[in-house]
Formats: sequence, C-alpha cells, structure tokens
Amino acid sequence: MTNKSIVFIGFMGVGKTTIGRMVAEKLGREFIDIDEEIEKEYAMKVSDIFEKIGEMAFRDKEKSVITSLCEQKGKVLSLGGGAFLQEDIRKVCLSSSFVILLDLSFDKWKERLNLIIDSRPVLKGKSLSEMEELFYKRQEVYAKHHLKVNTDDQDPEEITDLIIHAVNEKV
Ligand SMILES: Nc1ncnc2c1ncn2[C@@H]1O[C@H](COP(=O)(O)OP(=O)(O)O)[C@@H](O)[C@H]1O
Ligand SMILES: O=C(O)C1=C[C@@H](OP(=O)(O)O)[C@@H](O)[C@H](O)C1
Ligand SMILES: [Mg+2]
Repeated sequence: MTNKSIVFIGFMGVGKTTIGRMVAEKLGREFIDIDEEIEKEYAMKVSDIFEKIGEMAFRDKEKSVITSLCEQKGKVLSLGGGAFLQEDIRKVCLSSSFVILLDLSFDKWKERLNLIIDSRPVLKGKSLSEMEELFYKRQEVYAKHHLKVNTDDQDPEEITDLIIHAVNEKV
C-alpha cells in the first residue's frame, strides 16, 4: 500500500463520515472530515453556515480546504456530498489521492432519510421526488473515481473490512 491519501465521495448520507473514520482508525491514519473542518473554521454547523453566510461561501471554503489537504499524503478524507460538483475539486482529488465512491441504492437511501434530514440544508424543503431527482443527477459528478463500493445491506464494519482489503491490494 502506498502513502496516497484516501478520499471518500458519494451522496449525502451514504456513510462517508462514518466509514472514513473507521477506515482511518484501522489503517492508523489521520481522519479528516471536510464538513467538520469547515464547521471548526466558522464555529458553526453546516446548516447555519448555509443560512447565515450562504452556500457560495461554503463551497469556496470547501474548495480551499480540500485543495490544501490534498497536498498532504497519508490521510483519510471524507468529503461532503456536494464537493465533487466543482471540477477543480474533482481534479485535485483524482490526481493526488485514491478516490472511493460509496454507493447506495435510492431505496436504501430513503430508509436512512430520517437520520440526515435535519442536518443537510440541501435537502431542506424538498419533496421526496425532488430528492430522488437530485440523487440521480448527482451520480454524474461521482462518475470518475478509483473504486466504487456498494453499501446496500452492509453494516459499517463489513464495508470497512472490504475497503481495507481493497486498498491493501490496489493503493
Ligand atoms: N452502512 C450503514 N448502515 C446503516 N447506517 C449507516 C451506514 N453508514 C452510515 N450510516 C448512518 O447513516 C447516517 C449518515 O451517515 P454519514 O456517515 O454521516 O454519511 P455521509 O457522511 O455520507 O453524509 C448516520 O446516521 C450513520 O450512522
Ligand atoms: O451534498 C451536499 O451538497 C452537502 C453534503 C453534506 O455532507 P455529507 O455528504 O457528508 O452529508 C454537507 O457538505 C452539506 O450539507 C452539503
Ligand atoms: Mg459526512
């Protein structure tokens, strides 16, 4: 295994923060959740940043934090689900790091909606069919990655073990 950083991408709620933290722990690497970094910088929750400062400022900060962290090696980074909307972020991650897409079917995602609805401002005020549309539209920006892991019907421990096995072989 090389010292490349591992970057988790995928739609909101697929488990990037949960799995990223567990993978980092098992590999003995530092874990950084980009949303948590931004929350620390603003001393505010993501939903408050969206409401009080605006999504544009959040997206700018997302780009600068990710760009500077991608210059370092040997870490595990979990991105927010919207980060890959920015081409610059896609480029910097795909060229510097091993990018893992966590995939989940929309049917399974729906079952998890109650866990995330209050803390994801992008979902606020959307109907289920609008969320479904966003879910499928967003898959386009996740198309380029180095590994895709389907997480339907698997608990975080199983997903973590599978990823550890894969990165030991491929990274
Ligand atoms: N494999 C899984 N099975 C069941 N629940 C999960 C799984 N992975 C994550 N979760 C739960 O789903 C919610 C969203 O997970 P999170 O890691 O915050 O996702 P993301 O960072 O992709 O938005 C959390 O409540 C988490 O405990
Ligand atoms: O998809 C998005 O646009 C967002 C995803 C969130 O992160 P998670 O994917 O970790 O939920 C967070 O960055 C913010 O609420 C915006
Ligand atoms: Mg997250």
